[in-house]
Amino acid sequence: MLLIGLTGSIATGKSTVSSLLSSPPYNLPIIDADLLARKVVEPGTTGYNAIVSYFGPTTPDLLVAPGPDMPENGPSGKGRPLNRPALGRRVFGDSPEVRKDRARLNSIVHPAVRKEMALAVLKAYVKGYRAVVLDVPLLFESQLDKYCGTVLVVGVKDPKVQMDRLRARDPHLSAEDAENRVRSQGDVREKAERATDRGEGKGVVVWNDGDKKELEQQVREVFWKGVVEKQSPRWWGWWLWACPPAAVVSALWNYWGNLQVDKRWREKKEAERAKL
Ligand SMILES: CC(C)(COP(=O)(O)OP(=O)(O)OC[C@H]1O[C@@H](n2cnc3c(N)ncnc32)[C@H](O)[C@@H]1O)[C@@H](O)C(=O)NCCC(=O)NCCS
Ligand SMILES: Nc1ncnc2c1ncn2[C@@H]1O[C@H](COP(=O)(O)OP(=O)(O)OP(=O)(O)O)[C@@H](O)[C@H]1O
Repeated sequence: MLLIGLTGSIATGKSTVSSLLSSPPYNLPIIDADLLARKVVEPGTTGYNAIVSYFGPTTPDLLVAPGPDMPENGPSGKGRPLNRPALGRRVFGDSPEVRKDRARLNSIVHPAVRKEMALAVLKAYVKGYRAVVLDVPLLFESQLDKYCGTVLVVGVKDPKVQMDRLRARDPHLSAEDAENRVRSQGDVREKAERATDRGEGKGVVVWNDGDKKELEQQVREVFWKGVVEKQSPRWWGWWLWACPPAAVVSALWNYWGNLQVDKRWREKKEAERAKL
């Protein structure tokens, strides 16, 4: 089974691409890191408790306010849900304190998300899917790219297009909140470069500055026909499914190859830094 890592930057079009890939003719299962990141911090979970105990004392509005529709102990009796915009204001931005808080939140949420992802991948394999999409905004940052057979980066070249789409989709965000969110993520051009450096078929970039039709066409021609159909023909998927040891060997081989790619990438970046 081919693991497709789908990434980009905020509001560059990952969800739009994942909804294309989950519909006909592709019909791939999507494992959405943002959704899992919500699930693992629901009231009553270990993640929720860790967030409340770390951020609670310094964030008065950390939980959704009680009211006629929100009982004091939350709808499930396990506590009121997190007030996500308030937590977002604590962790999105550039200052050292905000970075520290973001690292803390990541250290609570990411391990739980990885566990849920591994389970979902295993389920997709058992069901016999030919490929599965891991929709992960922080794919490279969280090292999940190493498990992927191919990485698809959805980027937007013009920062204004990205900001306009973000503000149109999330009108509740102030201009400053939106800027902070964009700045909290690595530059999408660097992600595109990393994808390309993986080598042909192992990394693809689609630029989504045009309209949705253009995006759809790139997904079909560049990604599906150019990569998936070549990298993972149907017979190969069936073979890996019918022979689990072959799937394990193939996964290990892929992981080892990606470690080498990562090593080359680090050396290249160090050489560039040394030149400055
Ligand atoms: C801070 C939180 C509560 C804000 O929630 P909110 O509903 O307002 O935003 P949402 O979760 O939909 O995220 C929107 C986008 O922000 C970006 N983003 C989210 N978390 C992070 C992060 N830790 N670092 C950088 N960018 C992030 C992603 O592009 C994401 O798609 C939430 O983003 C969160 O819990 N983040 C930590 C977990 C995480 O890293 N999630 C990303 C996938 S694992
Ligand atoms: N080519 C396009 N033309 C016009 N609007 C687009 C295009 N691609 C995406 N959008 C819109 O831009 C917004 C952001 O896209 P999307 O939600 O897919 O981004 P994302 O990368 O998944 O964002 P996030 O990281 O916040 O989850 C959405 O409202 C989407 O409908």
